[in-house]
This record gives sequence, C-alpha cells and structure tokens, in this order.
Amino acid sequence: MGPRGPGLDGGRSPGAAGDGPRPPRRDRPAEAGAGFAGPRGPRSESFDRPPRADRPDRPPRAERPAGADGGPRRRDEAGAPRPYRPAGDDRRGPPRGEGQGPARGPRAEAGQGPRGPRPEGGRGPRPEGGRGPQGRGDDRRGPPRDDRRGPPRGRPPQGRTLGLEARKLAVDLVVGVRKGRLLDQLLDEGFLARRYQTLDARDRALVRAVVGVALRRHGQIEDAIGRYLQRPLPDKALTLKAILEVAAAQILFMDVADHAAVAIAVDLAGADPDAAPYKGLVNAVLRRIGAEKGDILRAQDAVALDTPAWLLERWTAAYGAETARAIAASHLVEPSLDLTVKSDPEGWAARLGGIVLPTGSVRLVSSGSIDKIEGYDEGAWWVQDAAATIPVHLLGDVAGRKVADLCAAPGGKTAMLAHRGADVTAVDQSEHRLGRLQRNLFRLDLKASVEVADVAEWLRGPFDMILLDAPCTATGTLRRHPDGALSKGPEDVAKLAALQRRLLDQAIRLLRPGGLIVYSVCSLEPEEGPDQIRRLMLIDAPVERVPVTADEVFGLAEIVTEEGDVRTLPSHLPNADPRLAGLDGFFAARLRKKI
Ligand SMILES: C[S@@+](CC[C@H](N)C(=O)[O-])C[C@H]1O[C@@H](n2cnc3c(N)ncnc32)[C@H](O)[C@@H]1O
Repeated sequence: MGPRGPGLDGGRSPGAAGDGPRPPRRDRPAEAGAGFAGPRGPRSESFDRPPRADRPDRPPRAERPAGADGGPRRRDEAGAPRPYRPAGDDRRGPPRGEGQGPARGPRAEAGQGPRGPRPEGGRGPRPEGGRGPQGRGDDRRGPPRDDRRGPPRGRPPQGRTLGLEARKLAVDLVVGVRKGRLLDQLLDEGFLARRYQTLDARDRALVRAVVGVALRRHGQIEDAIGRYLQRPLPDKALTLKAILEVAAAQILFMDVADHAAVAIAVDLAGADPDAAPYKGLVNAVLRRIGAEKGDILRAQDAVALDTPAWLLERWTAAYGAETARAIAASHLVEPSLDLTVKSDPEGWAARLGGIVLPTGSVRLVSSGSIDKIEGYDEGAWWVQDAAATIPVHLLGDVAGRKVADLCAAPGGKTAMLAHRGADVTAVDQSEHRLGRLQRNLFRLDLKASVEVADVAEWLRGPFDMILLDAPCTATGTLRRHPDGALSKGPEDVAKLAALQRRLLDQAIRLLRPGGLIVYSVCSLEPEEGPDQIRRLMLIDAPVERVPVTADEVFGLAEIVTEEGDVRTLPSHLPNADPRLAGLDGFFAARLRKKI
C-alpha cells in the first residue's frame, strides 16, 4: 500500500509514485489578500521512529507571552496544546471535533492580547519585568499559586524565546509540505530532520502537535486568515503564509495563549527577510482571529473546508454523501495508537490503559514517546493500525509456509507473518525503509529474509502465499497523515493504479498454482481497490476470488463487501470517545491462483 502510518514506525513510502514534489494544491480560490482588512465578521457559511512517538508526556513547556503585562497569569496561558493530552489524562477531554464548537470564546479580560512586536531582534531583555517560563516541571498543573504573579523583578525574561525554535521548525515543515513533500520524509531525512532531532522531547512533541493541527485543519485556518485580508498574499510568500497558519492553528485549536502565539509569529515574520514587511499584518490578522475565534469556528463547515473538494466528490460518488462526510469528519480527530501485541491483548490493554479491539489490537489514547511505553524494549508489540492487520489475517494459517511480503517496509505485516511462523521474504525497493524494517524485526526478535528490489522486476519463488501491500495514494490514512490531503491530487490515483496493475500481475507470476495472494491498499479510491480485482476477472487472469466471510474478520460484517472483499473506512468502529474510534481505510482482496 501506499505510504501511511503509523506502521511499525509510522514511516511512509518515499518511493511511492505520486510522492514527488508538486506545486501546492490550491483548490480553494484565495478569498482575500495581503493588506489587513479589519474585522469582516464571520462569513456564514516503530517500530523505531513512531509516528506520534513523541507526543508530550506532558504538555510542552509554557511560554512567556510576549509583551505580557505583569498581571496574574491564568493556567491556560501556558503553551500547552490542548488536544494533545497524555494518555490517561482526561482532565481536558477529547479534542474538539466537527460540530463541537470552539474551544473557548475570546478572552474577555483586557490586557491579554499581544502588545505588538518588540523592537527588532527582540530576544533581549524586555523593558518591563517579564515572567519566566514555568520551566520543565509538570505545567499541566500550572505553576504554584504564587508564581502566577510572575517572577521576582529582575528575573531574566525569556518566555518569548521559549518555543520559538519549535515554531520556526513547524513553519519550515509546513512550507515543505506546501511544496509537495511528505511530512514523514521531512522528519526522516535532511536538514529539517536534523533540526528536529536537536530539539528536546517536549519541543519535538510541540512541533508535531502544531504541524499536525495546521495540516489537519488547513482549510479552516486558511478561511480564518482570509477573513482579515483584503488581497491575497503573494503566491511565493510561503513562509509568511505558514507563519500565519502555524499561529492560527494554535489560536483556534490548541491550548496556547493567544498572545504567545501572536508574539512568536511576529518574531518569526520579523526574522524572515520576505515576511518582515508583513509583521504588522501578521500581528493584526492574528489578533483579530484571537478575538473572533468563537464566531469564526461556529460559522465554519469543518468537513467541507478541511477536505479537498476532489476527495469529497470522489468519496460521495463511491460511498454516498453521508458516508463521505463521516469519513471526512473522522479525519478531524487525532487518531488512537494501535498496537499489535505478540500475546495476551487483554493483559496488555490493562497494563497500558487501553482497550482490546475485535481484531485483537490494543488501542490507546496515546501520548509520549512510544519507546517509553511498557513493552517496547522487550519487543512485546509494534505499532500498527487495526485495519492494517487484516490482510495478514486473510492468509489464514501461514506457519511453515513460504510467503513473499511484497512492498514490505517498514514491516508491520512482515512482523505479523514472522510471528505467525511463516518463512517470510520481505521485498521493498527502498533500502532506507528496509533498514528500518530490519531494526524493527531485531527489536521484536523476529526473523525474515530481506531483499531490496523493484517488485515489478523481481523474479523468485514460486511462493505458497503472497502479500502485496501495494503503494497507493493512502487516502485511507489521512487521519494519521493529514499532509496527504495537501500533497496528493487526482492525477495520483491514475498513476498509482497503473503501478498497482503492474505489481499485481507480477505478484501472480510469483505464486505457485493453488497458492493464495492477498492484495491490499490503504486507499479509499475504487481504482486502487475493487477496480484492480475487477480488471483481473475481466482479463481472465489465472486467479479466482476467495471471498472473505464476516467470521474471518472478527464478525465485522460491515467491512465485507458484496463481492467478498474487505473495505474498512475511517468512520468504522465507532466509539463514544472519538479518540478511540475509527480504522484506517483499507481495501483487501484474497485470490487463489488457478491450478
Ligand atoms: C505503505 S508501504 C508498505 C507498508 C508495509 N507493507 C507495512 O505493512 O509496513 C508501500 C511500500 O511500497 C514500496 N514500493 C513502492 N514501489 C515499489 C516497487 N516498485 N517495488 C518494491 N517496493 C515498492 C515503498 O518503498 C513502500 O515501502
């Protein structure tokens, strides 16, 4: 399947077609532009590097708000992103979803907004006595009462610089995604990845949280910014736009004090030669968003704004309007962390504070680094969406069978196959990703033969069974990879469908007569799923479908199609707690090679 996650390590497929740089998608015309418009009023209108591994085990450290007065500080002025609570910490409840309304209304008290930019290069001492950061203590609880009145006079002011590097990196990552790169790639290799690695765990968590919200809610954020611009910002002003978006993400959706978000954005604009002339605009627009966020959020149709129109249209055609909206709505919620455990799911669920899903996966409201979760070091489990386990289940008993896992990295399915006793050969064209697969297998104490190869040209076998988890558009994993909504376009569907055809034809050649093949993709697009199987039937390929029954998929009758294939949707597996709901959108079909 195409890039998606979290896999064992949450990595995505750099090698997948359609992943290359592409101009930013602009499927919504700019509605407003450069030049502050003033208030218009709301329109109605790992295995080794886990995906969300470093969500904070505590919220990021507090920021000292720029230009803050010396008045008492409220608990929520700390820079902790609201929706990204640690597991088991239910003090704030789930992140806001569609129709849940704004997080909080505009602050009523005076003096909470930003005072405007500090003098250029303003990292130095403030004229007024500043309050220091809350430090690295557990700032979920806020500072001791007395601290809220600010630090003693003369304490060096530093709050504004706290979190600055994290925000700067968040801005650069958003720019990278807008240029067509995948977020996981950017965090995996290259200059931005190195900057990311130099941050401490909490700042890394902050970066991921801010970027995640900025991408997941990109449409609402663009809409909010557009309300206060008279003319569109220049096309090339990617950094300026990202500065606004990153700050607006915090103001609209996270538990970050508005003035802190505004002040840091103004600082970032001031430090960028192209954005510096717009410092005043940044300040004014963000302050208006802060003041009117309640009205803005109430007026927005989050599903329509945050879902690319081409995808919503496709899903409506494929699944109907109601299901299409349900799919899109599930993308607005940060997904759970699913673990595939080697044994004793109930025991692990109890130890980790999770629930056991019908698939046997353990589901957690995750936070913190996954390598800090109990059982990681001993290799008791790996990260894998519950839906991603289904293709291996469809192969049935694999013990002692010669199985080829084609397009295997980072290896979630390889691990399942090896753990079930198969003699596995894992093939992938990405050496880098196979390195991760091998590290993951090592941690799990599992074994597989590994080969770097283009599956379309790989000649081995014959195999008793084949799993082809083909590269795809990954539109079924936008919950986990919201950047996919910005980096993919309709042309990718056709491009990847052509690649899938070639890989599928080759996979059938590698299978022994009577052998089983499971074809899977994490795409919601019919061309990448059922249409591939339909084509095989039409061309009279030497395979026949072996229909899946509900019993084989844990009684989940809703995921079995009329033809006997599996189709999971992000809106499946509902839960009263939206953080525990959903499945990645997978398609899987089982075929037997004719004798
Ligand atoms: C989503 S990933 C597979 C995930 C994996 N099966 C798992 O469960 O962890 C798709 C993989 O296909 C690989 N790939 C893409 N085109 C390929 C080709 N022509 N030959 C071999 N591998 C390819 C990518 O490098 C990527 O690792």
